[in-house]
Amino acid sequence: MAVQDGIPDSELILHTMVNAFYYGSFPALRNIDLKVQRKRITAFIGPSGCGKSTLLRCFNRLNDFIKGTKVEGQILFNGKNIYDPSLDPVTLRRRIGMVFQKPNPFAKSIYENIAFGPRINGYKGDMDELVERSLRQAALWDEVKDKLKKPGTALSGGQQQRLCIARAVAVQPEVILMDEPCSALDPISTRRIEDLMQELRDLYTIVIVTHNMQQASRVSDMTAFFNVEMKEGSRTGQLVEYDVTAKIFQQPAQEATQAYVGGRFG
Ligand SMILES: Nc1ncnc2c1ncn2[C@@H]1O[C@H](COP(=O)(O)OP(=O)(O)OP(=O)(O)O)[C@@H](O)[C@H]1O
Repeated sequence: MAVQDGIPDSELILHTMVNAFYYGSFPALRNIDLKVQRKRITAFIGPSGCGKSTLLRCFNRLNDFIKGTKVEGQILFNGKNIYDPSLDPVTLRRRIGMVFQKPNPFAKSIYENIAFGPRINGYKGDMDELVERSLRQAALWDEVKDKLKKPGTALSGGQQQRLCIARAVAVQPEVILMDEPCSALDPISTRRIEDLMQELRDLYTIVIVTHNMQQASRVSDMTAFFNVEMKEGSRTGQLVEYDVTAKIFQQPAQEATQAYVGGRFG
C-alpha cells in the first residue's frame, strides 16, 4: 500500500489529482496524484524544471495570473475542488497563504505589513494584539517590538522573511506554501526559519519547495520527489515517489530517488 492510501480523510487537507498542467501547449506536469496531510510539513524536492513551484502555485491558483495556463484535473481542498468556477480565488488565497523565495515586504511599516491583510479582510478584533501575536508566531516580536513604525524593508533579509511569514499567518490561513523560502538567506537566518517552521507545524499545514536536501530532511514529515521525463517531445514533470521523509532519504523505493538524494544528479 502506498503511504498516501493510508491517510484518513480527516487528516487530508489537499488532494491533488492533476492529469496535466499546461503553460500554453507545454505540459509542465502530468499525472500528479498527491495527498497533503493536515498540520504536517510536506517538502517538494527534485531537479530544476520538474514543476515543483508550478504545483505549489496550483494550490492557491497563483498560476491563474499567468496567461495561457491550464489545469486538467482537480485539486481538492478540504474536499472541495479549488478549480470549481464557483470558488473565489481571493478567499482561497486567504486560506492558503504563500511565502516566496525573495522576502517581499510591502513598502509600509512593520506594523502595516501585518495589519494590511486582516484589515482588507474586514478584521474587527484588536489589531495591536493580532500584530503582536503574528510577529510572535514568526519569532520576530522581540527584535521589532520597539520599531513597529519603521519600514519593513529596513530589516535584514532573514528578518524580512520572518515578517513575510508573520504577514502570512496574520490572516489565519490553514496552509502556508513556501517556495524556497531560505534560498536568499545566510545559514543562520536559514536555521531560524527552519526552527520557526517546526514551531508553526502544530498550527498550520506547510508545503515547502526546496533545493536543499538537508533542509528537506531536517524540517519535513513527508517528502515528494519529482523528476522530469521526456514525454511526447516535452520535458514534463512527474511525481516519482512520495513517502515519509526518513524513508525517502534512507530507503527510497525508486532508483531515481536514490540517485537524486544521493547527489548523483540534480
Ligand atoms: N511562467 C512560465 N511560463 C512558461 N513556462 C514556465 C513558466 N514557469 C515555469 N515554466 C516551465 O515549467 C517547467 C516547470 O517549472 P517550475 O519552475 O515549476 O520547476 P521547478 O521544479 O520549481 O524548478 P526550479 O527548481 O528550477 O525552480 C519548466 O520547464 C519551466 O521552464
